Amino acid sequence: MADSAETRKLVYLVTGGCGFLGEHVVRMLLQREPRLYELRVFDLHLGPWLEELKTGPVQVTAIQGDVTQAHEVAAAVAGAHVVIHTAGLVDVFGRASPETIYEVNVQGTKNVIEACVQTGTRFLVYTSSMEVVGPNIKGHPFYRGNEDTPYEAIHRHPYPCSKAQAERLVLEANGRKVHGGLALVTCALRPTGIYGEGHQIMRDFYHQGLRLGGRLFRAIPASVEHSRVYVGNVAWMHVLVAQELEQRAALMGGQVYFCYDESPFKSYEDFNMEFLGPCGLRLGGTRPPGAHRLGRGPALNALLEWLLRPLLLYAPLLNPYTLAVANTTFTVSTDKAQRHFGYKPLFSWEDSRTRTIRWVQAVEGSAP
Ligand SMILES: NC(=O)c1ccc[n+]([C@@H]2O[C@H](COP(=O)([O-])OP(=O)(O)OC[C@H]3O[C@@H](n4cnc5c(N)ncnc54)[C@H](O)[C@@H]3O)[C@@H](O)[C@H]2O)c1
Ligand SMILES: C[C@@H](CO)CCC[C@@H](C)[C@H]1CC[C@H]2[C@@H]3[C@H](O)C=C4C[C@@H](O)CC[C@]4(C)[C@H]3CC[C@]12C
Repeated sequence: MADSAETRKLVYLVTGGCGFLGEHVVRMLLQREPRLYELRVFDLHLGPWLEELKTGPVQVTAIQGDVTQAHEVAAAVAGAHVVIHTAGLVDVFGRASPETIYEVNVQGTKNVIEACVQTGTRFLVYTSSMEVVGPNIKGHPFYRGNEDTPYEAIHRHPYPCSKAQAERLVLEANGRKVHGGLALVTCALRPTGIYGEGHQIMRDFYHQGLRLGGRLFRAIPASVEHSRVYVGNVAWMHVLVAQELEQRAALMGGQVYFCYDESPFKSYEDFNMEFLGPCGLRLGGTRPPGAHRLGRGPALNALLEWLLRPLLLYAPLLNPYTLAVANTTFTVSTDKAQRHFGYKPLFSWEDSRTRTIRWVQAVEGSAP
């Protein structure tokens, strides 16, 4: 690939660039976008690893900032050709208030859109989520669905509600005139549950298993299937979309794409065991009787919380909402990204699995 000053012209901004997904997007851009001149990494908390990236041919600019602050966002966006907006408050565990979740996920996204419009940035890629679709509050399964599959997307939890609102804002902004008179081109990527190097929940399960003497206890039936997607492939999709958005604006503008790869459909726990098993953990025990039928509807929540008391060890991760999500089949089968912008997973399932196992093994012994 050419690597001269003439070919390096583009300025990219990645919001949330120090998060789990954001770091992979940043590293992928440096590896796979030869036209990159400057990469701005915007995050509330900057990672020390950014320093090592500053010695390469691309100017890496670390910006400590808050997406809820419109002036900070506008300053970071000014002069960028492409914005990849991954920053978000990923909280389904009740750690943050609903107001804070909306402030970051919805107002933060509004600020990004307005900054693009004011400063003349034309290309905006938004990291949405499968949760914009489902599982819904009725616990309806979504089985091998695609972007056009009819599904009642009804939510109450602040996280999916905020992601859905933000996604709608991004898609509605497609075609708006930006400073200078050209049209904004936007699209949204909807990852299913992401896994891979840096996945905090996987790390938590691993440490929990170690504390329990090498065992984890099954809490959901193996028949409930989930789609999962490797973080490297999600990052690659973001980079590819960003690269193709200009040439294929008419086709891709205002579109949504599920993020998918060759990872197998399995229950959440069985899938995690693909990595935790080779690291020495076993999955055993029985799930609470009838637990898979619960977690649906507010009337059952109190009963569910009572039933969950024996599983207190899981308490930080388990609540009626997360149990309902874990207990509802949600699998995606689509080729839209391939048809629209030529996406093929960069990492095979074997590769994704090996990389994740190596990472879990390296986590061993590190503080939880
Ligand atoms: N992890 C998943 O399984 C998953 C699945 C689907 C979609 N997503 C979406 O992907 C995106 C990234 O998720 P992640 O799993 O990497 O989460 P993460 O928490 O690791 O990363 C989010 C990043 O955003 C930053 N951030 C949070 N609030 C901010 C603010 N006010 N201003 C600036 N930066 C802020 C955080 O510091 C963090 O670095 C999110 O938008 C999330 O909704 C994640
Ligand atoms: C029954 C428990 C003990 O073994 C396991 C509980 C697992 C839950 C904590 C997770 C099950 C499904 C996860 C969610 C899903 O993968 C998709 C998501 C979308 C994304 O936008 C944010 C994260 C998440 C909501 C993810 C969160 C954790 C689960 C609910």
